[in-house]
Amino acid sequence: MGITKGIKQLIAEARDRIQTLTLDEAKAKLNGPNVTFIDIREPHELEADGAIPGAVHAPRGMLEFLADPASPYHKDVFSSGNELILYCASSGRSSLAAATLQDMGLSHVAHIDGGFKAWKQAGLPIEPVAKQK
Ligand SMILES: O=S(=O)([O-])[S-]
Repeated sequence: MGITKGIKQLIAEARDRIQTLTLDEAKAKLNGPNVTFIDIREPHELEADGAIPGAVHAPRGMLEFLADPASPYHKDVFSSGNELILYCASSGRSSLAAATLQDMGLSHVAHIDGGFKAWKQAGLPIEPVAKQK
């Protein structure tokens, strides 16, 4: 049996029910009160390209475990009540991740259209990320 629903459809369905911020909208929220940017990329992507300043790293593979307060991996930011602005490289994974967090009950979640690549291309602030040991 082959795949009956591909990533294109999964992402389109997610985007129908999540909040997508333009670069300008996201930029306006950077350093804002009660807002946290969440970088869901893999560690090697952050190390290679840097990250949005102040972003919390929460790799998508661990997302549900980091978000759930009942999990030993829980990160406080997910229960802080802050608006959470997710991003990945090109906004595919962040669409799916925002929909998942919404399914888990977090309503104050959005993601950045075009992701980190668009952010970087627009010359918006980036900080280097040290290699993890
Ligand atoms: O998931 S992705 O848009 O970063 S390739």
